Amino acid sequence: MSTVMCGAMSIVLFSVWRSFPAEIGGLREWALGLLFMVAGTVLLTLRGGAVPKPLPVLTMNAVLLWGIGLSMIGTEKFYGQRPSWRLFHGVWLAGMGAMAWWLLVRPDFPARVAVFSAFVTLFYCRQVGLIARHGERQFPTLFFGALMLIQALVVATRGMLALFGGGTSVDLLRPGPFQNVYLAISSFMVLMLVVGFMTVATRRLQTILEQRSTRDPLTQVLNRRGFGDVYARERALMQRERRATSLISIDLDHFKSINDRYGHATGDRVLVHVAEVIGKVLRASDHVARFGGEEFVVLLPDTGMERACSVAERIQDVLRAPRNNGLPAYTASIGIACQLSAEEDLDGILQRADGALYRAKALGRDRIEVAEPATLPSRVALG
Ligand SMILES: Nc1nc2c(ncn2[C@@H]2O[C@H](COP(=O)(O)OP(=O)(O)OP(=O)(O)O)[C@@H](O)[C@H]2O)c(=O)[nH]1
Repeated sequence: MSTVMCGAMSIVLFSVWRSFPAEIGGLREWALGLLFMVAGTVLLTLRGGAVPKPLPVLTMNAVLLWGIGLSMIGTEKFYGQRPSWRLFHGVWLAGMGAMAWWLLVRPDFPARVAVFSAFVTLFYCRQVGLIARHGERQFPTLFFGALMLIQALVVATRGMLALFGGGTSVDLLRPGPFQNVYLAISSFMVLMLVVGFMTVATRRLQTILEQRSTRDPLTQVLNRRGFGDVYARERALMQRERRATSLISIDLDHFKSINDRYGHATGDRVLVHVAEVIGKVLRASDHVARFGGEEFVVLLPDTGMERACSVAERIQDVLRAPRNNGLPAYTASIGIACQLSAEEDLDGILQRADGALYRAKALGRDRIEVAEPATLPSRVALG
């Protein structure tokens, strides 16, 4: 029953692989790996059938080890690591060689179980290591890591029992307490592994979708929506801690002529460069966004007008600075507004910063203008 369910789950994983974004790696290998594991389990039941015994035994082990190895490759790809095909093929060949030796040349069942368990444990341990090193500290990852660890422990226990307890205690086709526990845990754990794959993949999908909806795809800085979210958080802090916040509005000068003269692709590279250099000037707690076209906005939490002006000057300097990356020279006009009260909202401070920016444009561009403070009821203004 659980084998049928695992087979069905591998179909689910295949459809997830086809419908999730390609940047979520490893789904195909997880689905294929699971399919091989299911096939291996089916072959286990044919072990003593009409076909000569050694052949189904070898095939079953080959298929099972291949499937578990593929799931390791899937986990490597999922965490953005280069797949270790050499380790995979090396372990598989060594495992099969050892199995053939202790099956055909010197038949020894406990030795076979021990060596097979050792290689499977190695595949699972590699995945535990990957999850510990590269996984996010979130529940889905911890759950996934715990499942892999339990798998590794269960298989390692079987290997140890084979070594020290003899063959009969670990022969899965004989009834016995360990066999019952092992088979129950293994089939349950394979199902749980699929749940593990699905939880980490779905969490990754959620992160990617959140990223896509809040980031500008060209420059990777926040878009208007992402900036709105960040501003809302900062405004709540401002309300609690009664601190000033500044906003800088930056617009490149005569950007249309850069596009017209050097082409749209060069215009795009200029925009990416602008986002990069602005980012380098800012503190980790500051935020930069692109509001479409050639307009960038910077939010400086816990910052009064004086520091905002010096940040704006530094931005202007780095944008003006000569560069050797083949990009044309350009300048920017800048408007700054400082918010002293949480009573003002994003539209309000943006309007004031944009007003200052338009003044900078009107006064000849390549300059910084400062907005008048907002006129608000005195009870909410900060000192
Ligand atoms: N390369 C590129 N160009 C863009 C993008 N978005 C908008 N633009 C271009 O940006 C230019 C903006 O032109 P304008 O609004 O006239 O502004 P400007 O030429 O910078 O003039 P001023 O702002 O008055 O100094 C237009 O030519 C748009 O096509 C983009 O993502 N990539």
